[in-house]
Amino acid sequence: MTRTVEIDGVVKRFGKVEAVRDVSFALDAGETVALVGHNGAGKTTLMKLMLGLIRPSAGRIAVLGEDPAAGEFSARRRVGYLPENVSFNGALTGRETLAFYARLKREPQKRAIALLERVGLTHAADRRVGTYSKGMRQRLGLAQALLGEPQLLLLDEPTTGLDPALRQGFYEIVEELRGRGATVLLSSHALTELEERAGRVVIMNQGIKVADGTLDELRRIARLPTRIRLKVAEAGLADVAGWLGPVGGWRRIDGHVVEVQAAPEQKIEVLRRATGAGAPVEDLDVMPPTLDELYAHFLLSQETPR
Ligand SMILES: Nc1ncnc2c1ncn2[C@@H]1O[C@H](COP(=O)(O)OP(=O)(O)OP(=O)(O)O)[C@@H](O)[C@H]1O
Repeated sequence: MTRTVEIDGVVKRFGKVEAVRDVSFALDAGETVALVGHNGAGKTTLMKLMLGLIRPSAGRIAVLGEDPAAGEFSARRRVGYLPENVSFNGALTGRETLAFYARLKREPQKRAIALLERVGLTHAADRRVGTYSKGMRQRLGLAQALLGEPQLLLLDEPTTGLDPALRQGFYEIVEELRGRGATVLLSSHALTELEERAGRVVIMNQGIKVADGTLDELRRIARLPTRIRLKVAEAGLADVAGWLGPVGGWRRIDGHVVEVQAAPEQKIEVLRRATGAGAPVEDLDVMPPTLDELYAHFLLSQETPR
């Protein structure tokens, strides 16, 4: 596995504000990692540190083997960045804007035009960016970040302002890049949409890294219950406790549906009982803890007195 980013004991202070507090993690090639946290958690600060736009107050950062804050950060050309609030010169056309960024990255103009097509902006290439909708500006921002076949893509809340179809298209582009070995770090508040897209999640709170792992790993650590919804036949409704047995909490959620909160060690037993011969269950749904629930859990557990 090739290390793309190494963050080791990094602290970043802005005056009295400690935006990042002793954070360590590494990112590997071919990983899509979601960086999540409330407003002010330190996500943008971490990205700016990786870009070398600001220097850490303490600790060490290496991006593609180099110190991003060093004078000659040559790996910078292999890093793509989509800032949270993309702003372009409204007087330039989409084509001119991308041509400008292509020159900065010493990329051929041809490639810039191909990227406009990739993000679905060919039809608006010769319109002034000032006339673009928010979603179009966001797509232009993504095209700019994709210039130069980046090995590391830092995307700060990239899908804000995109409609569902554009979001889908956006994640397809990200997946394609990841498939070619790029590392993609994306910060977002849209946890539900990240659930299926990010292989790994880093949760930040007030500058501290509170959790880091795949969804499965976070579920194992958090030990939150799985919700199992059973559609119960009429005959089974009178005595749910009788056939379900001692499996923790359950409740009727509407006429025929019973929801069981199964602790990890009870999950299989609940499913056995629900599907065993004679069980009055007509259908079932298993709902593991969502990223939203895990996020709330880790924030809460960090906020308990230390
Ligand atoms: N240049 C700066 N000067 C002073 N304080 C700053 C500066 N940049 C960030 N901060 C502070 O550092 C903390 C972390 O900010 P950061 O922008 O990294 O959060 P974030 O997780 O990206 O938040 P959001 O989800 O709102 O974008 C905040 O308290 C913020 O006010």
